[in-house]
Amino acid sequence: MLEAKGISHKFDYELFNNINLSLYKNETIAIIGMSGSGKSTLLNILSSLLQPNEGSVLYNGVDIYKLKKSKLLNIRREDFGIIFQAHYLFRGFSAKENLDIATLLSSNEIDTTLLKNLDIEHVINQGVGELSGGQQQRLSIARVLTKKPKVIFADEPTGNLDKQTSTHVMDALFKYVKNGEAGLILVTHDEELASKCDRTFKVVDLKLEEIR
Ligand SMILES: Nc1ncnc2c1ncn2[C@@H]1O[C@H](COP(=O)(O)OP(=O)(O)OP(=O)(O)O)[C@@H](O)[C@H]1O
Repeated sequence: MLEAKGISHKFDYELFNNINLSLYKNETIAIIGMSGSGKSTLLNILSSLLQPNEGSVLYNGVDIYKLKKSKLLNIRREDFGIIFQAHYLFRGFSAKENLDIATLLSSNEIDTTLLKNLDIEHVINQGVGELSGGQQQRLSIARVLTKKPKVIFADEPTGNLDKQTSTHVMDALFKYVKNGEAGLILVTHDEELASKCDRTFKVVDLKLEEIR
């Protein structure tokens, strides 16, 4: 469903040279690598947020960076679910109101089972500012999944969660991918978590090596 072909990119120095990657339906891929090796940048490139210097990113066979801006925005809004380390929740609104925004944009309902799986159903009427960091993180994941995306891009989604909560959150994400028609690309430092994905790639020496 998503294919990166011949991606090269540099900022002040070269980051990637001719990287290729394919993500299939119902597949989970982990990307690991040293700090600063370019994992988040690669995720930005794959998720339509950063056009690479060279190469193409195909979504269902279409080069997303050759699309008109409005079409690209439609794909990003309807088909892509992007989970950042920093979650962009609307403070001053309740948790439920943050989810309502996703239901309005996608005409999907709030999935109460998902809220239970993420253990946030009991705080749903509280203001975002009253939630703990981990609850906010889980709320942002619930908001992304409420949209029912086809491809999920997650950058350290469990970075600030304890081990047990992190396992619950990842189980909810994996379940979503395996039960639906979705794929997941996960950037993580956690090798144990990476080993739960179908395949693992490592950014090393400007390349992406499939290591498992
Ligand atoms: N917009 C930008 N402009 C210039 N340099 C950037 C930009 N974004 C990232 N970089 C640089 O690219 C390199 C890779 O950054 P990136 O965040 O992709 O690494 P990472 O592997 O995700 O790191 P970490 O594991 O520490 O989060 C870093 O040296 C960073 O400073």
